[in-house]
Amino acid sequence: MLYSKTTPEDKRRIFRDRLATGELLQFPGAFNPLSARLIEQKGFDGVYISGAVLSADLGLPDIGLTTLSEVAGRAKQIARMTELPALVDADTGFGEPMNVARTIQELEDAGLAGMHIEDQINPKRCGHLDGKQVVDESTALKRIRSAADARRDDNFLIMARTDIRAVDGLDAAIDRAKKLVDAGADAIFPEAMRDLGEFEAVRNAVDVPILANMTEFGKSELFTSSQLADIGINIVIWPVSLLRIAMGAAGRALDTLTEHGNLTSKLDEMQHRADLYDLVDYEGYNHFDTSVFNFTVAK
Ligand SMILES: C[C@](O)(C(=O)O)[C@H](CC(=O)O)C(=O)O
Ligand SMILES: [Mg+2]
Repeated sequence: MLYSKTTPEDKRRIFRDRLATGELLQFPGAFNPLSARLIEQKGFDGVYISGAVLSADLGLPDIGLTTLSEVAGRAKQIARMTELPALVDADTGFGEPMNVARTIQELEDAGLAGMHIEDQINPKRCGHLDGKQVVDESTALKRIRSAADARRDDNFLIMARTDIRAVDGLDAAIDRAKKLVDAGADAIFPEAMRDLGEFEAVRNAVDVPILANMTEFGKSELFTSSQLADIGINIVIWPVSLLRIAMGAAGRALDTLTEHGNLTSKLDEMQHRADLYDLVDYEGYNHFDTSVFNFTVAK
């Protein structure tokens, strides 16, 4: 009912404990608060909150136009809908290292279990596009040091994402990953790895959890969870997939509506009213007032 019963502190502790097992944790991207609950209901380990989705949702390209307040606000709405830990994309940290410090505290206050900050310049772009540029080493490390210094809960996960692979190659990515860990990163997100061997090389170079980004239509092949688990990856995200699927289905439904004048042929593809009510725990609200849920919904 209402929101999550697990406190942010507990979510972070549980997330850390699960990461310590070394198993692969699966974090699909929630495109809104309701979908976070669906991810939980389907038995996943956590919820990813994507910057690409957040900006697309506002009708903006993913080039660093969203503000800290927008991201923290939406991430809070999503994180509080689930008992699962939520990991948010903090882009380049929303400014200078001092701003990064504030970003961390805002995201802690918003109930997130962790976040990642990348080493791209601003304006940034999707990590799977050509023409990226990264900041110099000193700036990249300062972002992470500020993040680690600013947190008040040691279990809040500071993940460093490096986009340098596409600019300077795999060796540079490994070198930067090691330095980011020395600067205080609890986990590494090596962006736009070409193949499993590259993920494995980063995995073997550092002693912290590694995230693999299985975004579609990008530079990485779409490996299965078991392939990623086999090489010791600890978190896998499908950041934009549910939004792509929902928008694809919505587009096709609008075509059907234009063609047939109704959506009867689409009923099987829709989330049923009963399943929606189940997901929002409509019946549970009888706890406050027994007349809230005193009807039945035909299945
Ligand atoms: C992971 C990512 O940062 C995101 O915002 O979800 C994006 C995903 C995408 O654009 O496909 C990324 O830069 O990889
Ligand atoms: Mg992003």
